[in-house]
Amino acid sequence: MRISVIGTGYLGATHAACLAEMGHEVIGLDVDPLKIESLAVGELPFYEPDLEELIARHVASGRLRFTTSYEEVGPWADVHFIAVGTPQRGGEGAADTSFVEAAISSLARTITRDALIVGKSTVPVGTARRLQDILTREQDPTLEIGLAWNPEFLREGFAVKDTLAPDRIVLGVDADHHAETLTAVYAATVEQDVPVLVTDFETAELIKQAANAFLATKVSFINALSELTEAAGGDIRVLAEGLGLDPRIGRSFLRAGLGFGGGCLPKDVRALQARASELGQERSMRFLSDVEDVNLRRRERAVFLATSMLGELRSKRIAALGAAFKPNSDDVRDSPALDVAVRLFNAGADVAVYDPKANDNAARRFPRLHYVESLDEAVAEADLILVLTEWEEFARLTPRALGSVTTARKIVDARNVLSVREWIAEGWDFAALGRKYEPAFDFSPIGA
Ligand SMILES: NC(=O)C1=CN([C@@H]2O[C@H](COP(=O)(O)OP(=O)(O)OC[C@H]3O[C@@H](n4cnc5c(N)ncnc54)[C@H](O)[C@@H]3O)[C@@H](O)[C@H]2O)C=CC1
Ligand SMILES: O=C(O)[C@H]1O[C@H](OP(=O)(O)OP(=O)(O)OC[C@H]2O[C@@H](n3ccc(=O)[nH]c3=O)[C@H](O)[C@@H]2O)[C@H](O)[C@@H](O)[C@@H]1O
Repeated sequence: MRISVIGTGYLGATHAACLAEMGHEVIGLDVDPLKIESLAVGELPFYEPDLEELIARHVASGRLRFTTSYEEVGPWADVHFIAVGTPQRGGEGAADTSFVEAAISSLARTITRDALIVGKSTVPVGTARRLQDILTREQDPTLEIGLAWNPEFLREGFAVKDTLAPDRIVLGVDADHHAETLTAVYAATVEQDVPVLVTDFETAELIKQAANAFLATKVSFINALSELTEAAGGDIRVLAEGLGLDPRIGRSFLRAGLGFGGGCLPKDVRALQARASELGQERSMRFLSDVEDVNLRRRERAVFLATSMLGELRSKRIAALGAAFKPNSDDVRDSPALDVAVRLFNAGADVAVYDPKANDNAARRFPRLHYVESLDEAVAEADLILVLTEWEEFARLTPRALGSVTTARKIVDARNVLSVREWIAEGWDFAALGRKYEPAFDFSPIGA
């Protein structure tokens, strides 16, 4: 099939490359000419494991192309996927769907043959039906242009794997033949016995936002318990294991630490609350505001521990290990790690940030922090080390190895990847989120 993918960011670039891998002819379209320029020569403008190779391979084979021209894809494709952004609208929690609306209008203007438009972006419930009205108003009335909603559940860091072997495929449709077209698009995956759920627009839209809200709730649940283990003693990691071994609860998404961030969970949790209010159901999603509060308190706790350990932040050097919102990604959107680094900087500390992949993105967002090219450089002059993103490189740190490159003997493990016992045995002042802090030295806590 001939397929266009509108929007070639984290989601769209992955989707376009994976559709080519599934055997389709694909054109990726974006309004950002720089992004298209680099994708067109097989280069990925961001970091995602395995994706650059896949794009380069299919660009070379001619099965995958990139353009900025709707006039090129409108008359060409049988199916058009929409993967543009739906960020938070200003200071409100609601989602900004204007990019999706613009994409629909551009397609309506340029499609010259019967086709199916498929939304993949995450949108508030009710959006697809509204877009259908726009489409009907703006398209050539002699054509049959259908709309379907097919939300995406991939995780950054595993985007290619998740797209080629998803847990499930959700198809929100208003006509059976649109589900059949999409089943044909995904034939290569469907053959692997992936469950396919065919439903209406509203259910499809809600499944996506509910999934992200549930995942965020799971993270905040374990992080709320962290506050108890910090006060009473106990090890949050073992507690999570004890909970997760119950198959009704499950072990995944119970890693306590600095909380959730990224381009999706935080904005989707807010957008779901905003949409519930618009529907007159504000109370139904009210608990999500506690989920957000717990999440932000983890960052405050990390700053509190750093302050407690150093006594005074001014003129102290802090090594911030990690800037990405999670490992194996260069994404710093709503990153808890970067937020903690900025808070410490604003409180007067000299912060040296090192992230294996996200330094450039972080520097574009917060140019005033000091970015360094290696772990050794970050820790060399440090008074305190903070593990803020659980990259493998940081999870493998040992007090002996680190002790040979720094004189610092204070460390905060904000992601619960290091062994307390090992560090304390080597004489380090060690604190972790979710475990009671027993200071090695006298200190006067500052703040809450
Ligand atoms: N990043 C992820 O892992 C996932 C994202 N999603 C959802 O997918 C959507 C996109 O997210 P990301 O890829 O992360 O965003 P992104 O910001 O990386 O990419 C969005 C792209 O859309 C382009 N764009 C904006 N308006 C356009 C238009 N009118 N025509 C063509 N291109 C246009 C932008 O230039 C940008 O390159 C969001 O709704 C997000 O919630 C869903 C699942 C996973
Ligand atoms: O809608 C989206 O964009 C995507 O959002 C998340 O994927 P992603 O944001 O890539 O990353 P996750 O692995 O879900 O992690 C989200 C955040 O939660 C944090 N987290 C995750 C798991 C955990 O146990 N503890 C924890 O703090 C991570 O550090 C990260 O900051 C969902 O997992 C995807 O299914 C969804 O498609």
